[in-house]
Amino acid sequence: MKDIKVLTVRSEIAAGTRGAGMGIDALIVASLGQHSSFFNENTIQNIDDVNNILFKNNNFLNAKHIDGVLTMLKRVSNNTYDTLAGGQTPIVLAGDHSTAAGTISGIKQAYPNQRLGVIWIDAHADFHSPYTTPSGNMHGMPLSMVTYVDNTEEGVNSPNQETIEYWEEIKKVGTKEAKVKPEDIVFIGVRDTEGPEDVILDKFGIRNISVDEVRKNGPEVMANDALNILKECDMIYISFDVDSMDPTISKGTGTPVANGLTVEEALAINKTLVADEKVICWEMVEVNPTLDQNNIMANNAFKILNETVKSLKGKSISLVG
Ligand SMILES: NC(=[NH2+])NCCC[C@H](N)C(=O)O
Ligand SMILES: [Mn+2]
Repeated sequence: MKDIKVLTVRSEIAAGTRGAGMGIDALIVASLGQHSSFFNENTIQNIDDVNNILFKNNNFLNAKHIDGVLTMLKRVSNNTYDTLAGGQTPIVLAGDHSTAAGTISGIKQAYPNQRLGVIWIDAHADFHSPYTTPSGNMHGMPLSMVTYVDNTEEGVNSPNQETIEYWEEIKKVGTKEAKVKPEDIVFIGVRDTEGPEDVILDKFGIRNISVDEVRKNGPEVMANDALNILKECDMIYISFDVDSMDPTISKGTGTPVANGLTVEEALAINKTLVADEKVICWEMVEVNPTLDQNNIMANNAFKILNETVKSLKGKSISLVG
């Protein structure tokens, strides 16, 4: 049975829309409404944010607030490392998705010689660099940070020297090498990419399990397919961006995209994935209650969190109906 530690990261500096930092508190509110003691019975470790940087001018056009992002990545990496070194499985609840690169860095710091597979459940590929980003929002960049794929061939921006120096620092958080091979990433639900990202997906043959496939073949079958693709990996990290779900259910996320997963599909995928013993960390990101009504996103996301953690701990009961 796995022992977990919940890491809370109220950081939102890498998102283009404000409010994701409040996602964790929205989850806590949802848990109380559902009469759950999740946030009382598990160990919670909060990682301080640097959201006050948002009051200052951003000096980095192609990588907004990259100085603050570097600080956050180091903090998340160190805490992930400490959790794993202490024999616990990190459950990371974060605001914007950029800090997932810190989680991955901490995993590799703890297990530098083990091959890491990543299952990225998201509407977006988050595979931009400062050279290719259309927005400068760094929550669109975590997978480039950890794979070292800058994709300069497809570059459309000319980041300044200071940005490049910070970007190179970011890549060295946790370990001095690339943390993941692009081939060891599997996407689920990705449906909003830009041209430079499409080139990466093609070049490395990265599998993207579509929402249609999930609907047709069933979430459990597709989750097992994802695990099977990564069978050569020694350990698996799962990143669940709530914008993988359909915006007709809730608008409570910063970059919603039509034709997403249902809550039931997302729940079944996550539950099935974490039942695999190789899963050493699970993360959920991008809940934004300021864009929502009646906290619907957090209510759904908390259900997924609660059931996923039960499954991960090995105590899952199968629900009928
Ligand atoms: N984690 C996210 N919500 N990422 C959204 C990224 C959107 C877009 N590809 C960009 O780079 O701006
Ligand atoms: Mn994302």
